[in-house]
Amino acid sequence: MATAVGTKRAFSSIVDGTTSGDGWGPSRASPSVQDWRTSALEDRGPRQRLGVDGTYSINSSARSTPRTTPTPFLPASSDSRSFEPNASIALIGIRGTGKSTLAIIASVATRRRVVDIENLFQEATGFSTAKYRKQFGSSNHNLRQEELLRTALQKFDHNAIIVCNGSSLERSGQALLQEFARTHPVIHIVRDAGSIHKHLEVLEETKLRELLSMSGPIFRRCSNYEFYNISETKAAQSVAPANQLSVPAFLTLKRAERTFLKFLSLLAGQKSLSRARENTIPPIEPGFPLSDVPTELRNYTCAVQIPLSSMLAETVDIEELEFGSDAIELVIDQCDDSRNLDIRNQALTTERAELISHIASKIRRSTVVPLIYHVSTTANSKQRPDLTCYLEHVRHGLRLAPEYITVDLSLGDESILDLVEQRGSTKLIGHIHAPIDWYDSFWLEKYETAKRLGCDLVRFTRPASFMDDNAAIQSFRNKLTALSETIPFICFNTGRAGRRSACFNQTLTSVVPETMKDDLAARAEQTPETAWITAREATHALFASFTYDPMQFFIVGASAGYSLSPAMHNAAYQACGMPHHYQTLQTPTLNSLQDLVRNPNFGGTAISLPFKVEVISLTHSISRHARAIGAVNTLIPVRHLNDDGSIPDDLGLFQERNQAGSVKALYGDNTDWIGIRSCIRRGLSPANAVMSASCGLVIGAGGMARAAVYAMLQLGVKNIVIFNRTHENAEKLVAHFTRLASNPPEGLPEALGQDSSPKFHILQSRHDAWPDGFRSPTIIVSCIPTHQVGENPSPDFTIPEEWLRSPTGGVVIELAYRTLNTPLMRQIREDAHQSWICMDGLDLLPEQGFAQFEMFTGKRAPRRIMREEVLRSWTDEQGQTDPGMVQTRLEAIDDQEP
Ligand SMILES: O=C1C[C@@](O)(C(=O)O)C[C@@H](O)[C@@H]1O
Repeated sequence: MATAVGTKRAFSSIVDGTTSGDGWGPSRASPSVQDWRTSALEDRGPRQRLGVDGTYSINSSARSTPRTTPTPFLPASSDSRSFEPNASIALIGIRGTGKSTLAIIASVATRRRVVDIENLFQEATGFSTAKYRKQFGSSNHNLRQEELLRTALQKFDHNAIIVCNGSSLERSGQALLQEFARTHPVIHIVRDAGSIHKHLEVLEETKLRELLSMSGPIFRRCSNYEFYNISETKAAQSVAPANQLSVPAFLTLKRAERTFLKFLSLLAGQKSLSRARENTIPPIEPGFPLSDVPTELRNYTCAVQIPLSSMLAETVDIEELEFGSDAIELVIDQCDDSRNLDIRNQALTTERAELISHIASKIRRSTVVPLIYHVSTTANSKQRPDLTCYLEHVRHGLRLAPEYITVDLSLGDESILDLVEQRGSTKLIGHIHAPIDWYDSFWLEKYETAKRLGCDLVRFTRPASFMDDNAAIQSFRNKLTALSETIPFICFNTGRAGRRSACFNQTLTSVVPETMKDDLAARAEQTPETAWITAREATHALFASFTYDPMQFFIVGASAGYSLSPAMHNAAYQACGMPHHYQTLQTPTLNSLQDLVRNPNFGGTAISLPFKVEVISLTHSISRHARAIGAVNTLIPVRHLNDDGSIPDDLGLFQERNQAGSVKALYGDNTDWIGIRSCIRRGLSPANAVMSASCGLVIGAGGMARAAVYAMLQLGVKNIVIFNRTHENAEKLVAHFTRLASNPPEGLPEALGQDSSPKFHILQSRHDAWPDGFRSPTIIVSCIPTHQVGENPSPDFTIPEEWLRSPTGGVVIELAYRTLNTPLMRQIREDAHQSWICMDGLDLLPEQGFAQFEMFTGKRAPRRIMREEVLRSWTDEQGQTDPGMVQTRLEAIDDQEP
C-alpha cells in the first residue's frame, strides 16, 4: 500500500483544500500525484500518424518534442459504460466544484439518497478527515478511509448519489473507484479555478491552478464521465415578477440544475421508453413531440458545425446557432497556437480536456438539440494527425456523454471496436472524408465495415469539383438504400460545387452558422470538410425545389383575435427560413374548421377556448397526453394513413410535415401541459422540490385546469386541491383523473400508479378552510379567465390568506396574458413574502408554443425568438404596451434556461 507519508502532503489534503495553503506547489505534491505524472510521461510510446487511407506512420520527432507545462491527460482505462438502471452514481472532484449541491439536485430529481463519504467518516470516527489525519497520522487515516469507502461503495451500490471527498482519491481509493467505474457512472466534476478559489479561499489562485493541473489526471483516471459545472452568476430574472425587486437566490441554480439533470439523463441512455421507465433518472423533456424521435431517423435534418476555436473566441451566440438546426456539432479543431492546442502535435493536456468539457457544457446549457462531438482530422496541413492524440480526444468526448460522436473509419478495426465498446449511450457515427469517386467500391466497403463494427450511422463526405459529382452521389445513396440491412447514412459533397448535394442529404447535413458564412472560403482552406451552406439556405432549397411546400397555420377560437400566437409563430418561421404563414380565425363555432382542412396547404391549427374539448370529436386520433387530459389544443393534418387505415406513428407524422396535399385525417395533441410544466419547473425552488407530501392548487375546472392537473401529476405531485365555484364541474375533473390514476397510461411517472394514488379535494368557496391532510400548496395554477367573457365580468380572484401559508413560498402561475396585472398577481407581489414566484401567460405562451412549432414543422423551435416576439407584440386590452416591463423581461431572456 502506498500512502502519502512523512513530510509530503496527502493527496486528499490537497484536493480538499484543507492545507493552510502556504507555499506548496507541484514539487511538494504527494507521491501518488508525482508517480503518476512520471509514468504517464514515460508510458507514451512512439507516436503514430493517421491517414485517410487507413495507414499509420511512426513520427519520431514527436518523441523528441519536449513536453512543457501542460499536464498530460490519461483517461480511465477502457470500460463499457453500461450500467444497471438504478446503479449508484459517484461524484468526484476537488472541493469547491459544487459536488454536494449537484448531489442534492440529482437526489431530488432521481429520488435517490445522498451518501457523503466525508459525513460517513465523521459519523464513524467523530473526526473530520483532516483532523483525523493530524491526530493519528496519514497511514491510519488512509486505512480508515479506504475501509470506509470500500464499505460504502458496496453498501450503497444502488439508488444513491455518492459524494467522494479528497481522501477517497488516495492511492487505494483510486483503485476502488476505478473498479466501481466499471459498473457505475463515476463523474468527475470540474469547475473554473476562479469559482473554486472563491469557495475555498485558502489557496492562492496560481497554486490552485497548479493543483488542478496535477489532480486532474488522477480524477480522470478514476472516472468515466466528466461534468463541467458552469458557475451561474445571474438569476433568470424573468422568472421573477417584473416588479419583484430582488430575485431569490435559488434562481441562479436553475440552469445548473437543468444542465446537470440533462447530463444524467444522457448517460443513463434513454434509448427507449421502456428503458426510461426502468431508470430512476427521468429524461429531461418527456412529452416534447420531437424528443421521442431519434434525430437520425427524421427527414432533412441538419447539424450546425461550430469549431472549438470559434467557441473560444466567446463571440458565438449559442442559442442562435440552434435556430433551424437539429443538432449542434462541436468540431474539435486546431486552435490558436499560442494556447498550444493543436491536436495534430499535442497530447490532450488536462487544460485542453477541461476547455473542451467547458465548451460542451456551455452548449448544453443553452440548447435543447443533441450534441455531435467531432474530432477533425482533415486540417489542411502537411502533417497528418497523430493517432494517439486523436484517440485521446475521442475518448475524452465519450466522457462528456454527447448524443453522437464521430469516429474516423480509417482507424484499424481494433480501435473502432474499442470505441464502440466504450460508447455507453452515445451513438457512434463512422466518419470518412476522402477524395474518392462515389462509384468506387471503397465507399460501400467502408459502409459495410462501419455496420459490422457496430457504428450506429455513417457520415461520408467527398470534396466535389464539378456539379456532376452531385448526380454521382445520388446513385450511391440509392445503392445504400437498396441494401437489405441499413444504418442511417449522412452523405454529401463538400465545397462550393457540393452544395446541391448537401441540400438534399436527408440526415444531419453539416451546416455553417449564419454568422460565419462570410468567412467560409477561408475556413474551407483550413478544413476542407467544412460545411458550405447555412441551415436557412438548406431550408430555402427544400422549398424552392418543391420538396417542401409553404403551409398555412391557424389559431381557432371564440376570442382568438387577441392571440399573440400568430406573431410568435410567424417570427419563428422567418428565423428558420420557412415561408409558412400563421393567422387567426376568430369564430363562434367550429364549423369553419372544415374549410381550413380542405385547403391543400393546411399545416395545422392551435385550438383556443372554448373548443378544446369539442374539437376531439373531429379528430381521428389523439396523443396519449391529450387523451389523459381530455382536451386538445393542437391539430395537425394526416395525409398518409397506414395500410390498415390507422394513423402513422410519431416518426411517420413528422416525415410528412411541410408537404401539401389532401387531408385524410386529423391528429390532436395537447401542449398546454408542457407549457405549464415548464413554468412550474422554472419557478419552483429546491426547497419546494416535489416530494410525496407536496401539494398543488388548481383554480378552475375547464380544459386548462385539466392540463394543469396533468402537468402536476407528471411532476409527481400527488395532493391536488381544486377550487371551482361549480362543484359539479370540479367533481367531473376529479373523477376523470381518479380513473386515470387507477389505470395510468404509458408515460405517466411511476409515482402516479404505484404506492399511493393521487389525492384530490374540492374547495367551492373562498371561505372554505384548507383541507386537513393537505399541506399548504407550493404550486398554484389559476386557470380562470382574467378578462370579461361575454356577459360575465372578469372574476377578481385572489387567494384567501389561509391558503397561502407555505413557509417556503412557491410558484403561482396565472395562465392568461390579456390582462397581466391581475388581482391575483398583485396580491402575490404585494402581500406574499419573497419566496413566492409569479409566472404569467407571457411566460406560458411560448413554452406551449415550442411543442406546437415542433408538431407543425417537424423542427425544434427557435425558442428565444418566440419568447422575444411575444413580449414585443404584447399590448393590454386598451392596446397599450408597457415598455418598462417588456424591457426588463427582454433583458432577462438571455439568462433563461432553454
Ligand atoms: O390556450 C392557448 C393560448 C392560445 O390560444 C393563444 O394564442 O392565446 C394558443 C393555444 O395554443 C394555447 O393552448
